[in-house]
Amino acid sequence: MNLHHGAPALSVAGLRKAYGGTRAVDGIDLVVGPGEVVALLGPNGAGKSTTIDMIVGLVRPDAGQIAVFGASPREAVRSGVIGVMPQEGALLDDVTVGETVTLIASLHRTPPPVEEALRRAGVADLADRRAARLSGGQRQRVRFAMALVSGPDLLVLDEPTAAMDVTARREFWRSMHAFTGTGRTVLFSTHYLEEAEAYADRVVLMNAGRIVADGPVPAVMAEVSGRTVTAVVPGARAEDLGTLPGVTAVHVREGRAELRCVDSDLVVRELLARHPDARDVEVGALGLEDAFLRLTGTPAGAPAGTLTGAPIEAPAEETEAAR
Ligand SMILES: Nc1ncnc2c1ncn2[C@@H]1O[C@H](COP(=O)(O)OP(=O)(O)OP(=O)(O)O)[C@@H](O)[C@H]1O
Repeated sequence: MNLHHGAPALSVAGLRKAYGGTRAVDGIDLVVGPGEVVALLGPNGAGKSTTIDMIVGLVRPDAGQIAVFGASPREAVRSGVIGVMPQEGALLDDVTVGETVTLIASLHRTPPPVEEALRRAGVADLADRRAARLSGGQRQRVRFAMALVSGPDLLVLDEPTAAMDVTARREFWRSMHAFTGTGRTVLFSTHYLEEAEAYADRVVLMNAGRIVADGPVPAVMAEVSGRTVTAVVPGARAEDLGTLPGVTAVHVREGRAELRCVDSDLVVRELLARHPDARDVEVGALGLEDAFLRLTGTPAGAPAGTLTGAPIEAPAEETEAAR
């Protein structure tokens, strides 16, 4: 296949797929440039797998276009330009790792040496081992070798580290890092925010079939996670604190005010300027998990509400500043 030089590694426009009344993917636009490492995040049922299955040609979209280096998904898979990690069932118990990867390599016209794929996936020393004797993490890395053996320019991985323990996950990402270091493009889905933060250049966050955030990891994380400034502010009302510049929400718990914001330095300066008797000021980061749940709208504790104007000394209660 002739790659369309200058074409994006992946271009998706107006992509939709419904199952009965469920809009699994509800109008997605996404362009991934060559060399980008993109994490697809989202809660269960967000539409990540359906999106990936359409990109790799396993599921037919109801509407929309997909191009992989300018070609259709099927062409791209057939020619080996796109590398896909097969499902768990792809490993046969009695077949060795080396034989499995060699078999996949034989499907491609000009595959790179099998040994190279085994080495890149970190399973070269397991080449003679039968699949039945592999650990969960090793099995996953063999499947990674199967995705690598065509020498793909775009790797698409649906939850590659699901069911791996921490050590296996670290080893997997070490192998992946070596691959992305060669300038290849990767799109992977994950439930682990930490993986997205550590290994992706860019995060695409999906919810209910749509993209709700898309950008470089630090930008999305800053927007999503934000910071909190907590303090005891005698006499102040939540609605007063909600007017401090950059404060997006005010919670009052046990006499302490918790102010959500992006720029905590600014908020601390303004808080002390307006309320010189504020004390026990603490700055912290929102947990990534908490932030993720907030952005996707999945229940994460405090419901969005309105200001009650309760004084700080009032009994513990939560309020949310109007945005
Ligand atoms: N083959 C199918 N038949 C019917 N409904 C489906 C099918 N595949 C997916 N769905 C539904 O489409 C929605 C999106 O599912 P999808 O698997 O794409 O989400 P996901 O983000 O990958 O979730 P998870 O993180 O749990 O894997 C869900 O409501 C799911 O139940």
